[in-house]
Amino acid sequence: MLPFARVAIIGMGLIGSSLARAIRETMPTVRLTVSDGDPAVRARVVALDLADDVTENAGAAVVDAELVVLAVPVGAMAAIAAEIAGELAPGAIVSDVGSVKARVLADLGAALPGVEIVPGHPVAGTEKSGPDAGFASLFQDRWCILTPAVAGPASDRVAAFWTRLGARVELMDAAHHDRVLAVTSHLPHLIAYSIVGTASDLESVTRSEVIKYSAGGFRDFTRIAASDPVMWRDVFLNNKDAVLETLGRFTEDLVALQRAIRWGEGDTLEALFTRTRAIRRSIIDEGQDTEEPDFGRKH
Ligand SMILES: NC(=O)c1ccc[n+]([C@@H]2O[C@H](COP(=O)([O-])OP(=O)(O)OC[C@H]3O[C@@H](n4cnc5c(N)ncnc54)[C@H](O)[C@@H]3O)[C@@H](O)[C@H]2O)c1
Ligand SMILES: O=C(O)C(=O)C[C@]1(C(=O)O)C=C[C@@H](O)C=C1
Repeated sequence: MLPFARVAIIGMGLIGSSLARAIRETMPTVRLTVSDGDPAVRARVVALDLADDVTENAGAAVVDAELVVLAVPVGAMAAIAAEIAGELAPGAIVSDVGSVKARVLADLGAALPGVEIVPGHPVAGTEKSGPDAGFASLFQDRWCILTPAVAGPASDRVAAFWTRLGARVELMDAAHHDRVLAVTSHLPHLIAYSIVGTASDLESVTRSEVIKYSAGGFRDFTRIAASDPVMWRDVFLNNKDAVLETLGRFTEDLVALQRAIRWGEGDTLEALFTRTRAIRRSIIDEGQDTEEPDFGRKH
C-alpha cells in the first residue's frame, strides 16, 4: 500500500522537481499537486509535465494533500507554513527537505499548531538549481534524515515514503542533525566559497588564469562554490551556532598547520595527511564514493 495517495510539493527547484520525478517513477498513481512562487518555474514544470496540477499559490496546492513537502530555501519555510496553515486537510502531514533542521522544526511548529510535522533532509544534491536540474535517481541509496519532535505513526509514514523513493532513512534529533551537517556539509561549502573568492581576488591570479589552471583540486572547490547563493545564505543564517562552533575549531586546526609549515614540522604535516588519506579510503571501502573525480554528477 502507498504511504500517501495525494502529495503536494511547494518549491519546484532542484530538490522539489527531483522529488516529483522520483514519485512519478516509483509511485505513479500518486496524485501530485505542486506550486512555486516563480511563474517561470511553474511554466517549466508544466512544460516538463512534472505534476498533475500546478497552482499559483501554495495554499491552493495543499487543500486535499495527505503529505505536504516544503522544498524552498530554509529562510522561506516560515512564510510558506503561514500561507498554507488555513488550507491543510485534516490529518495532513507537513514535511520539508531543508538543509537545516532545528530552525525549520521551530518555524513549522509555531506556524502550524496541532499539525503533524515531520521535518526531513535528503542528504543528496548537486550545485545546480531549478526544475531542469532535477533527476529521478537523486535520492537512490542516499540518506534521508527525519527529525520529528517525537517519533510515531506520522514519521513512520514519511519514512516509508522516502524508502519507497530509494533512500535510506534515519531518525535524528534536530539539533544533533545541525551539528553533524555543520561539519560534513556546511563548513565544506563555506571553505569552497571562501577559497574560490580568495583566488579570484588575488591580484596576481587573474580570473582567466584561475579558470585556465583549475584542472586539479581547485576545480572541485569551484563546483561546490557554484551552489545556489540563496539556499546557502539561508543555511548559514539558520545554522549559525553550529557553523560558528565548527568554524572555530577548523580555524584553530588551520593555524596549527600554518605553524607546522612555518617551522618546517614535516612530521606533523605527514601525520595529518596520512590520517586523512585513510579516512578517504574508508569512505570508498564503505561504498559511499568512487575514486572517480566528481566534476558534476552525471545524470
Ligand atoms: N541543492 C541541494 O543540494 C540540496 C540538497 C538537500 C536539501 N536541499 C534543501 O532543499 C531546499 C530547496 O533547495 P533547491 O536546491 O531545490 O533550491 P532551488 O533554488 O533549486 O529551488 C527552490 C525553489 O523554491 C522556490 N521558492 C523560493 N521561495 C519561495 C516561496 N516563498 N514560495 C514559493 N516558492 C518559493 C523558488 O522559486 C525555487 O524554484 C532548500 O531548503 C535546501 O536547503 C538542497
Ligand atoms: O553534492 C553536492 O553538490 C552537495 O552539495 C550536496 C549536499 C552536501 O553537502 O552533501 C548539499 C546540501 C544538502 O543539504 C545535502 C547535500
